[in-house]
Amino acid sequence: MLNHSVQQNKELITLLKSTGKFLQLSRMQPEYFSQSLEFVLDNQTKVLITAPGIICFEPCLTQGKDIVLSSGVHGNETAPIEICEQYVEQIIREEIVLANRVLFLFGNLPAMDVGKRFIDENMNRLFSGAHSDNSQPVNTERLRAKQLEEAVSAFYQSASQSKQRIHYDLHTAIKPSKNDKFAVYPFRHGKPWNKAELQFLLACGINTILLSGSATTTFSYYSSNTFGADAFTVELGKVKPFGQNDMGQFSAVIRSLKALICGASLELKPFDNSDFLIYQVNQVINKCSDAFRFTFSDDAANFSDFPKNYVLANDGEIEYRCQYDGEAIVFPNANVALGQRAVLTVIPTTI
Ligand SMILES: O=C(O)CCC(=O)N[C@@H](CCC(=O)O)C(=O)O
Ligand SMILES: [Zn+2]
Repeated sequence: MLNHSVQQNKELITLLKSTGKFLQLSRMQPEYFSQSLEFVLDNQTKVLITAPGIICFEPCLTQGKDIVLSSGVHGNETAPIEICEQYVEQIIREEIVLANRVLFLFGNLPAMDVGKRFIDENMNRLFSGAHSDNSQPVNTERLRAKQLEEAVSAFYQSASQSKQRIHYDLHTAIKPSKNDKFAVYPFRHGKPWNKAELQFLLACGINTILLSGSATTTFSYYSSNTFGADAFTVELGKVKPFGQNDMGQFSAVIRSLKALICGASLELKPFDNSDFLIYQVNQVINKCSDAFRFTFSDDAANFSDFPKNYVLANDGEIEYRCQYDGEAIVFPNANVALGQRAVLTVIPTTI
């Protein structure tokens, strides 16, 4: 690998400071970031770039929150990428000033370029070390999942005075949803659900929460389980190509996340179950064969519910039925790889 000259690094920093276009440069000229780059903004915020799409900001005064904002773990889920790209640009151009350390991760850059969920494999099934399963061939998603894990690990472990670790892994759903924004709360192995976090999500306009009932290999579970972070997979609207998102739909999210990273006061409503639609995962239905078929229509929205005993899917001889009246479907996708989750079912609950 060629070493970048001091002059080349100076020019790159000048370019970044004047344009703020970190994501664009990461996608178009990833070689610019093949070596770590560190610099300081005029407002004394430290900037550390460790790879294309991986940028960390450390203000000189912090309120002690270490916040990871990841987007684009699925390359075609563009709204969150556009939201985070905007923050990064505003921070580098010093249009906003942080009051907390923030690590921005733009997940799957090659998949963004081709407008696809992934190139070889769903990256959000490769965390907590699943990327390094030696029985599977190495691919771009496996390498990137490992790199993203290492970035999160280094970020949390290098904090000098951490009061709270947070990770919002921002996605968009493939299907329309009855509630266009919702969050998956990774399994906490019996630790209580953090109501303050749900109050924050409500301020973001997210009132629908899925409580996960088991360990997974998603990114948010990794940060939650490995680092005790308050972590969520946050679903913001529906998959759309770059430039076609109605950003007005996300104004509460954009405002609240900005307040969080910049340390502005947030007027959070006291926690009240009746403000939320809280669901617990009841069934995780994996695709076992190519014969897997749903019985409901392809355009059924997330959170469509069915009566008890309704047959949701057939997989060869296997029949999957609702176990409760009002059991609802989330993330139906019959096109997943064999062995992967084809749908979740959820039932209402409270905390
Ligand atoms: O709409 C869909 O089918 C998928 C949207 C998406 O990418 N969701 C995440 C959820 C991860 C979790 O369960 O925490 C995923 O499937 O990876
Ligand atoms: Zn996604």
